[in-house]
Order: sequence, then C-alpha cells, then structure tokens
Amino acid sequence: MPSPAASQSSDEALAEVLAEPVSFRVTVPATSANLGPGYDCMGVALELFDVVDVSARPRAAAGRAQVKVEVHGEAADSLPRDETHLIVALVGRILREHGHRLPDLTLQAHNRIPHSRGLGSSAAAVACAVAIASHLIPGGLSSDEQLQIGSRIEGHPDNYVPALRGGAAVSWQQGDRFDTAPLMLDEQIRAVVSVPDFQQSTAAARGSLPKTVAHHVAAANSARAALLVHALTADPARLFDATEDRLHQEQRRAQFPASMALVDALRAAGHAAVISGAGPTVLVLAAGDEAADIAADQMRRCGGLAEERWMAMRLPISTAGVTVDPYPR
Ligand SMILES: Nc1ncnc2c1ncn2[C@@H]1O[C@H](COP(=O)(O)OP(=O)(O)O)[C@@H](O)[C@H]1O
Ligand SMILES: N[C@@H](CCOP(=O)(O)O)C(=O)O
Repeated sequence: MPSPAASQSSDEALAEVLAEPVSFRVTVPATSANLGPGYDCMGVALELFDVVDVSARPRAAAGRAQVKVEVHGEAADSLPRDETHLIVALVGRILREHGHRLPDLTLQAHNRIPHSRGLGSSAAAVACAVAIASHLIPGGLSSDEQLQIGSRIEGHPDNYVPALRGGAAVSWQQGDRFDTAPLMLDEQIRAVVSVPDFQQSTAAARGSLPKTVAHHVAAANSARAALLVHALTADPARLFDATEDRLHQEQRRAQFPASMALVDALRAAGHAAVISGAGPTVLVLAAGDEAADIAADQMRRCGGLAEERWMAMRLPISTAGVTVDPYPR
C-alpha cells in the first residue's frame, strides 16, 4: 500500500484550489498485475469498479479542511473517515505538491474491489486520487503527469497504469521516470478470477522476495514475458507456456499455499493459471468463452474442496481506466 504522508500542517500559505463548489463521480477498475512472468511490468484492467462520489468546496473556515468520508462495501468497517483515508490523504499530497491546499471535501466511497487480494485496490485508490486532484487543479494534470505521479506513489506501474488508462499494458521505469505501452489484446482473451476469503498484504509479499536471481532464471523469465506479449496480442493458444513465471510465484508460495495449490491444480488441467498481483487471488487467462467457462467451473470444483471460501467469476477486460463524470442527479 502506498504511503500517503498525510499532513495538513502549514498549508495556510498554499492557494485555494476552488472558487466554486464542485461535485463529480469517479469510477475506477480493478486490475490484475504480473500475469505470470510480467512481474512489476504487466497488468490488465477488469470490469469490477470502485465508485467515489466527490463534493469539494472552498474552505469554509481557517485551519484544517473539513473532510467527511462515507464508506460502503469493502472495508466499510475499518477504513478511516477523515483526512487519513488513503484517497483523501493522496489528494492532499498531490494538491500540496502543486501549490494548493486541500479544499473542504466529502467523499462517498462505494468499494467493490476486494482489499489485499491481488486485484489492485490500492492502485485503484491511487488512480482515484490522481483523477480527483486532476479535476480540482485548474487546467488539470497532463496525461504524462498522471502517469508519473501515480506510478511514483504506487512504486510499481504494473497495475496503476491499467487502473489509469484501461486495457492491458506493459510499463517500465527509466531512471526516475515511468513509461508505458498499451497491449492490444487479442479479442479471444478472457479473464477468470477465483478470490479467496483471506488477505495478503502486497508489502508483505514484496518483502518475501529474494534480492537477486540467477542469470539463467532471469533469461528463462525474459523468454516467457516476451512470449506473453505475443500470446496476449496475437496467439492466445500460447497462453499456457507464456504464463510460466520464474520470478515471484514460487518464491511467495509460503505466503499463500492454498492459492499456489489452486494454480498447480489448474495448470495440471491445462489452464493458464497465475497468481493475480501479489495474491492471494488466482487468475486464469483463457482463449474464448468456452475455455473461460471451463476454467471457472474447475475453479469452483477446486474451491469447493478447500477449507477457505473461494469465489470464482469471469470478469470482462475493462477498456476504461479511471473516469470522472458529472455527479448523477
Ligand atoms: N478504496 C480504498 N480506500 C481506502 N483505502 C484503500 C482503498 N483501497 C485500498 N486501500 C488500502 O490499501 C490496502 C490494500 O493494499 P494492498 O495490500 O496493496 O492490496 P491490493 O492488492 O488490494 O492493492 C487496504 O488495506 C487499504 O488500507
Ligand atoms: N507486481 C506487484 C503487483 C501487486 O499487485 P496487487 O494487486 O497485489 O497490489 C507484486 O507482485 O508485488
């Protein structure tokens, strides 16, 4: 999870960002990162959306901004309702970096993306914050600024970029800048996920990876990642070979043995199964509807045998990334 570094101290000197109240709705998709060998660089947006209704007003009083957050759905019981809420804190940080202070803000968050399951909830929150800040700042943030700011906050661009722009992408870091190229998915590509009832923090999963890998391991992973681009864009029949990872899944097995057991069972049956993001959700990339339905059935059968509860579902690829629309009346 990104560190929001929330602070409203000494923001009296900063400019008011709004002259008039504004209301708008932000919609942001879930994402699945890595896709097997594309560790920290590949991801795809999925049609499972968080929706945040935003009402922002010039500050009514001196001192701190008045912030009110309502949370519905995922983590409604545990997320903060004040300026420490991740989205609010990130909006404040981005505005401050652009010379503005946080306005009075009311957020109504309708959370549908499950947290700490490898479906990019934190990347979605970052994309949401970037979209809100861009909507508030006069003239907005350029597309490149949005890419740089959110990738820097999230620390790895693989799921932030599809949350921002939709579809699938390969993204990378060059010095302190991020760049990305869209992957034009073959029309047969389908995504099926099985989401368990237990969580895995991305930070903890990242902490469990070794600092170095052997040269032959890196070479083998490069071949599969390159093949994955080919399979996703031109030749879905290659998805099984293309989704073999050497960099992170086996290394994290101890963190989510049940997920790895499901990946093993699905792969033994010929499905292109991988850990979604840093887990514990399992993703199958399938070629066509029939293969996707078979994978979903198999996931349900395996899930039914497990101690944990799993929910298998097909999720269409989202061509839309984060969007800002007028607040519906
Ligand atoms: N919509 C949201 N609003 C507020 N905080 C969020 C939101 N989404 C994610 N988070 C924060 O991010 C954490 C999950 O981040 P992370 O461990 O990276 O998992 P994920 O794979 O879901 O991105 C949550 O526990 C919560 O603290
Ligand atoms: N490349 C990252 C992806 C994390 O995705 P998330 O959806 O679990 O936050 C990693 O594998 O650590």
